[in-house]
Amino acid sequence: MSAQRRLQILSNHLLGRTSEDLVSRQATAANNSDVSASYASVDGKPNSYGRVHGAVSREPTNWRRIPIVSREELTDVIYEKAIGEGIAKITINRPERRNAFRPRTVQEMSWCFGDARDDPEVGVIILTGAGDLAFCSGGDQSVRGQGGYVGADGIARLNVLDLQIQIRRLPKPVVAMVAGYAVGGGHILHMICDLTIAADNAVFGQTGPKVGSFDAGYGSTHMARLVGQKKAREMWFLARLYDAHEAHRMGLVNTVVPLDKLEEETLVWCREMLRNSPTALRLLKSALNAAEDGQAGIQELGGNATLLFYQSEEGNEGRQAYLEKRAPNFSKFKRLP
Ligand SMILES: CC(C)(COP(=O)(O)OP(=O)(O)OC[C@H]1O[C@@H](n2cnc3c(N)ncnc32)[C@H](O)[C@@H]1OP(=O)(O)O)[C@@H](O)C(=O)NCCC(=O)NCCSC(=O)c1cc(O)c2ccccc2c1O
Repeated sequence: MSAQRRLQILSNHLLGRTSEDLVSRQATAANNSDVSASYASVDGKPNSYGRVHGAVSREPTNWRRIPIVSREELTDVIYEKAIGEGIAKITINRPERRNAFRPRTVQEMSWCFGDARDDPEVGVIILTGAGDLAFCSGGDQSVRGQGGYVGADGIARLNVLDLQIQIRRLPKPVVAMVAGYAVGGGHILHMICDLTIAADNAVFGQTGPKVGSFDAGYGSTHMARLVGQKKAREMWFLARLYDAHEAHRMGLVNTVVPLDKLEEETLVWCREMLRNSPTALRLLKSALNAAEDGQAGIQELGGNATLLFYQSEEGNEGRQAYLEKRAPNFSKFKRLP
């Protein structure tokens, strides 16, 4: 630590500056320039991390349309990847129905999430809705039949439940980018995403009890973990809608930004995550899931442990010994405390 920095800290201490002062000065620095709070020092100048890495770019990105190989043409969803950066974007594209999903929409989202998971170039995935009026208004009530939502094959499905699990277990961060309504099953989709960036016109809530529906899975239990039991019961029992700032206060969203800055800010968050260790993020996601998901969560975390072990010398010694028909020599591997 430089002498100047020590003096600064000492003088902050003697002058009685609180950590709130520092946070607010950092926030001011972030608002006044492209130095975000994480990279700004107490004086608003870049800190040592900021000097090495620079500020996260706020430049718009260039999106390239991605065909899903050997799948049918996408009709309900737009799938794109940012050129030259590891960001995929899945856009529910039914704005005339406030981006309500039908079985086909869910199927297409699932194909795209599968592609993004498998693509080693992709590190972060954005889920959003077309237009400014809605992220997603949940299940398309006009195709709701008995037992679920009915697709072209005439079969009733609740396949969004499988999609929730797919997003939950996807070993890369998924960010909900929300403008307008995120209600019903659309609200659950944003909750299941790892992070939510909300535009200031976003509106959140559950409508199920008003239209004869409910989600007693992640839709209620994960919600209670996010906002607490009392608030979750309020959201479900009264089926009220909440504006973006209220949702932020409740812990439903990570930040609220002006509508015209929504994609810019979401890209900054994605780029910031892309700078960090992908394995650290993968393990953190599965650990946070494991704390809530019981045996299925342990299975996911355990799979990640195996993935790491397979990359180790010790793991490879076992495989090699088997292939060479000899006894493995595990004695060279230390038993760490
Ligand atoms: C979202 C709204 C609050 C928006 O209101 P606004 O006034 O802005 O717009 P309109 O109401 O005029 O809508 C424009 C246009 O879109 C149609 N539309 C909107 N949402 C849907 C929808 N979900 N399904 C079908 N159509 C929709 C609307 O009819 C208009 O069309 P016109 O032809 O009339 O012009 C408001 O639209 C609204 O409240 N929408 C309904 C929200 C809702 O109740 N969603 C369903 C909740 S249940 C659910 O999502 C659900 C799905 C699942 O798959 C589950 C699976 C397992 C368990 C539970 C599940 C579950 O609960």
